[in-house]
Amino acid sequence: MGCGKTTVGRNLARKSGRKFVDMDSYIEEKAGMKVSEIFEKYGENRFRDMEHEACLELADTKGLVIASGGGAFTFQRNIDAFRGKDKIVLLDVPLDIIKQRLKNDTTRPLLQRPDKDEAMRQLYEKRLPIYLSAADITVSGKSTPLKTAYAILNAIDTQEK
Ligand SMILES: Nc1ncnc2c1ncn2[C@@H]1O[C@H](COP(=O)(O)OP(=O)(O)OP(=O)(O)O)[C@@H](O)[C@H]1O
Ligand SMILES: O=C(O)C1=C[C@@H](O)[C@@H](O)[C@H](O)C1
Ligand SMILES: [Mg+2]
Repeated sequence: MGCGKTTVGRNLARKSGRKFVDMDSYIEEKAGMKVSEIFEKYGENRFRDMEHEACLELADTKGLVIASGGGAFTFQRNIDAFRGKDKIVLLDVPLDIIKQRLKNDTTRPLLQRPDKDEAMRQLYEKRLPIYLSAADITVSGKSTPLKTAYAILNAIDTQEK
């Protein structure tokens, strides 16, 4: 969460001439409400089902750059949806930078709590090993969004050679 998928994804789509889809926005459009409202009204489990449905639909559409939701790839069923059809890219960003980036955020329901820093640490430690093993490509996301987008394009080129 907060590693820059949405921001870098937009740049990557522009540079690669692909259409950009942000998974959270896709879910919000289908549901007609914000992610935070879905969590509030129906709970996280219902959100995860909607997210899984979005993964299945987006994995079946060619030519996209997809910025996944921050928790989507913690579920094997979502990794399976994309595996072999798309390249899964991990933006690797140290926890202290993520904390800095999300310091003033009010839109991510899992972080709206008094012990926000500790919640981020726990999510980071639990998720990183899963994400490292799910990723086809891991790129540092510490640089500017544009430089990171180019690093992804280079990594894909290198892998395809
Ligand atoms: N490379 C970057 N350098 C500096 N700030 C960045 C960078 N990438 C993203 N940010 C900032 O960090 C915040 C989180 O970025 P973004 O929304 O793209 O993350 P995300 O990975 O899509 O998060 P989520 O998992 O919640 O969807 C935003 O305020 C964004 O402007
Ligand atoms: O990291 C997460 O679990 C989440 C990240 C956001 O992108 C949203 O998908 C939602 O807030 C959950
Ligand atoms: Mg995002």
